[in-house]
This record gives sequence, structure tokens and C-alpha cells, in this order.
Amino acid sequence: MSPDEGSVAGTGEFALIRRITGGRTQPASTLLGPGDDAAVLAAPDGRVVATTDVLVHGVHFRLDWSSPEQVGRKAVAVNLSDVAAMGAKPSSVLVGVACPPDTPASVVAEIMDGMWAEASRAGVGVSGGDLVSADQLVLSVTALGDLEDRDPVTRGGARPGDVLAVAGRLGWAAAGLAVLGRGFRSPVSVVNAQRCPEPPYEAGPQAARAGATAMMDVSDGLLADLAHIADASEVGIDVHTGSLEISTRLQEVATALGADPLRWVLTGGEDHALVATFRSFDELPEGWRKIGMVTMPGSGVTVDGKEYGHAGGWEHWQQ
Ligand SMILES: Nc1ncnc2c1ncn2[C@@H]1O[C@H](COP(=O)(O)OP(=O)(O)O)[C@@H](O)[C@H]1O
Ligand SMILES: Cc1ncc(C[n+]2csc(CCOP(=O)(O)OP(=O)(O)O)c2C)c(N)n1
Ligand SMILES: [Mg+2]
Ligand SMILES: [Mg+2]
Ligand SMILES: [Mg+2]
Repeated sequence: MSPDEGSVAGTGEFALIRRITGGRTQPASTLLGPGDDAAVLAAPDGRVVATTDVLVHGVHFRLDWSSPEQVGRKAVAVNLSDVAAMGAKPSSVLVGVACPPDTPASVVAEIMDGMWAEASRAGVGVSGGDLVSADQLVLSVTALGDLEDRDPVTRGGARPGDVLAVAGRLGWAAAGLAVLGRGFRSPVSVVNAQRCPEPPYEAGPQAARAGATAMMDVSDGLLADLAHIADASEVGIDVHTGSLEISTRLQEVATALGADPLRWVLTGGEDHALVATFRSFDELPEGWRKIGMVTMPGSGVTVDGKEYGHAGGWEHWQQ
């Protein structure tokens, strides 16, 4: 049987590449874009920040929960967020798309539109990629960034007495996941937070300029991710729940679902907020809120001085 004309198989690999790469305007930093064996990018700093994350249908997103455009946005956003978490400015993304033969070509085109839309929000473009056949939809994105002559902000520089702060939202994507998981599609604000995060890209370089001592983005859950800073920095970290913002919207959704909104904030991932430590409260840039303190080594990650009773964040193969 011949493949459906509108499918990726019916369209053909090279026609599809032409369709999804044509008519795009590359930023000036992409010296040579898609079409050759590799792209050529400017690296003004002389060092390149590089990160990659893979997203799999059914694990990270579902096409019956999100539009292809939202899925494309998310795949790029979670990667650009890691660039920001190093204190760097995004400079480019490269994207791998694997999909089954009957996938409508329009779905791939819309995913690419979403990828371009999110890349553009951060001032970059898609400078290359790959398109392959697979049993399910998989998106693999590599993001590159520029340190602009600053030192990278690692997970390893927090010291006891530092202030712990956050930029961006916590708990929203987890609330959205709970809503979607129960078959609902509203409220759209939390559902959209799950479909596509809005990481505060600018807050990364801003924190680096302000002297942040450690930083990372929250992908797996606040407490789980803070444990990586605690380990790498050999410190303890205490989160103060009194400083955590739990919006009325999150409260409402939690009440409706019989869930605990604080648990979403502490253990839910995927909002890609940035958490960072600063030497003093006075160093916090605008948009950063204090949510705790760095404590002495050995105490681990605590909540209001105590161990948190509930299970931690996302870990692949453990769900
Ligand atoms: N297959 C792999 N090969 C090499 N490094 C990896 C691999 N998987 C993960 N890492 C590295 O381990 C670190 C932690 O990964 P991860 O938890 O996925 O970070 P993030 O949550 O920021 O995406 C990162 O520095 C990442 O590059
Ligand atoms: C269909 C579906 N099921 C479950 C989740 C929840 N979920 C999937 S991956 C993940 C954690 C983040 O993904 P990961 O691959 O660990 O990214 P990284 O930490 O490497 O940035 C969460 C909370 C989801 N987003 N979609
Ligand atoms: Mg990762
Ligand atoms: Mg990260
Ligand atoms: Mg993870």
C-alpha cells in the first residue's frame, strides 16, 4: 500500500526537509545554516555552552494533550532553560525529529514552527537538525549559548550563609499534569504551563551578572533539583515555605482535585524556574525571590528545617 500523501512517508524525507527549513530567517550568529553537512556558528566568547535534552511521546508530552506547536515550543524551551541556568545567553538550537511513517507532514511542520517560535523568543534560530523514522515521536534538541565573557554559574558554588532564590514559576506544570492526567483540559493557565513552560531566560545572565554562586533550572522538582546543588556544593539547603508563592489559581486547582498545592511547588518539575544562590539578599536582581538559605554540609535539603515527608521529583524509570 502506498503511503498517505499527507504523511511524512508520502511527502518524503528531502521534500519535508525543504518544507520545514525554507523561508526561515537565521540570526546573524548563524554564519551557515541548514542545507550543508553542518552549520557554522559564530562563537564571540571563544567558549560555547552546550546542552541537550530528549523528549519522548508519552513520557514528556502527548499529542492528545498538546498541539504540535506546543510540543515543539516545549522541546526548545527546556533546552534554552539549561543554557540560561549556566548564566549564558542562548545562541542557537539544533533539533532532531524522529517520527512514525504515518505522521502527518503538517504535524512535523507545526512542531518546527513551535521550535522556531520559542527559539525566536530567545533571539535565536534553528541552525540545523535531523529527520528520521521511528516507532514513536521523539524530539532531541541541542542548545548552545554564549557566556558573554562571564564565568559559568555551576551547581557547585553555593556556600553556607548564601541566600536561596528563585525566578519563574513553581508547581504550575505539575498542576497542569494532574489536570490533564484526570482527563480535564482546564483551567487553561495551568494546563498550558504543562504543555509549554515559560522559562525566565533573561534571569540566568542577570543572576550571573549579580554574582550568583550556584544556579540550575528546575526540571525534575524543586527539592530534587536542589539536592544536586547541595551535593555539588557540599552544603545543606533549607527551603522556607512561608516565602513560597502559592497563587490562588494553584490553590483552586488543588482544592478541586483534592491535591496539596505545596507538594506541586516542592516536588513538581517542568516549569523550568531558575534557582540560584547569592552571597546576600541585597544582591538579588529584580524578579528573583528569596525562598530559603544555604546551610551547613550534612543536613541535606530540608523544608522549614525538617525533612520533607513526601516523595521527591521526577526520575526516569522510577515512575
Ligand atoms: N547520556 C549522557 N551522556 C553524557 N552526559 C549525560 C548523559 N545523560 C546526562 N548527562 C549529563 O548529566 C548531567 C545531568 O543531566 P540531567 O539531569 O538531564 O540535567 P538537566 O536536568 O539539566 O537536563 C548533565 O550535565 C548531562 O549533560
Ligand atoms: C505524558 C507525560 N507524562 C509525564 C510527564 C511528567 N514528566 C515527564 S519528564 C519530567 C521531568 C523532566 O524531564 P527530564 O527528561 O528529566 O528533563 P531534564 O531533567 O533532563 O531537564 C516530568 C515531570 C509529562 N510531562 N508528560
Ligand atoms: Mg537533561
Ligand atoms: Mg537543567
Ligand atoms: Mg530530569
